[in-house]
Amino acid sequence: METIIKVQNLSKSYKADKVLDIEALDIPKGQSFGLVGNNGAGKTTFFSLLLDLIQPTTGHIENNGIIVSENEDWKPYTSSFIDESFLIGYLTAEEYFYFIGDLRNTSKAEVDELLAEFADFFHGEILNQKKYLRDLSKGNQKKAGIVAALIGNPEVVILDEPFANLDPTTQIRLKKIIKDLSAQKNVTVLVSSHDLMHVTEVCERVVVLDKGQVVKDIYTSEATLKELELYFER
Ligand SMILES: Nc1ncnc2c1ncn2[C@@H]1O[C@H](COP(=O)(O)OP(=O)(O)OP(=O)(O)O)[C@@H](O)[C@H]1O
Repeated sequence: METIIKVQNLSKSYKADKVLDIEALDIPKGQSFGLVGNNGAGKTTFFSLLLDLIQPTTGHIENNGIIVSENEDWKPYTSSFIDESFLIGYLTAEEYFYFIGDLRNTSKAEVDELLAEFADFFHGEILNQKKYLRDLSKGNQKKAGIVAALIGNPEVVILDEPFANLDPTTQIRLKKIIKDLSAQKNVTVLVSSHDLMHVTEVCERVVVLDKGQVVKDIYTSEATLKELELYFER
């Protein structure tokens, strides 16, 4: 299968502290890829490197053949929601979605079409609220950020802890959204999560980070949840 994300000799250190160290990692196009690991394991660091939000200490990441820290051409087909800092607090959800649509060459009508697909996911709490994004609850901000990341048919979608702060109904809907993106639209979806059940249900592959290193790389099967639970129990 065609590789879309290629990691080579990647490390990130803060002074003497090496917080990420991945010699090689290839993610094929269309894979739903899950990243797990305890607090401080390096998940957000990895996503931040992938989005060129921080600079690697050594090595690099390629996104569809483009070294992300050297060239911006990966941006039109890559989107993400890492945290609320990705939102624009003084816009309403609609204003924000149309703004992202402008950035991604997506018309208002196309954005509306996409939003209509997410009516259930929004559960009546995002659209037509006359509320600024900064005044939405944490969970509703997350919903808005996740859907915004899907505007413009991105090929790579990166979501940091997408299930955290969401109610159970929304978690179930989000699982279906992520599965469909990968299975039906061949979108490469990278998610991090502390929820082993969600991640094994949604992701074809789960990688475990521990102190910045890949300690497990599993193609998800019936046995994966148990394997991960045993690993984290130790
Ligand atoms: N700017 C920084 N300066 C120093 N250390 C940092 C900096 N940013 C991150 N770190 C350290 O890098 C390590 C990895 O952090 P990271 O946020 O990637 O972990 P994580 O797996 O996402 O954790 P969590 O599950 O808690 O979100 C941590 O030890 C953290 O303290």
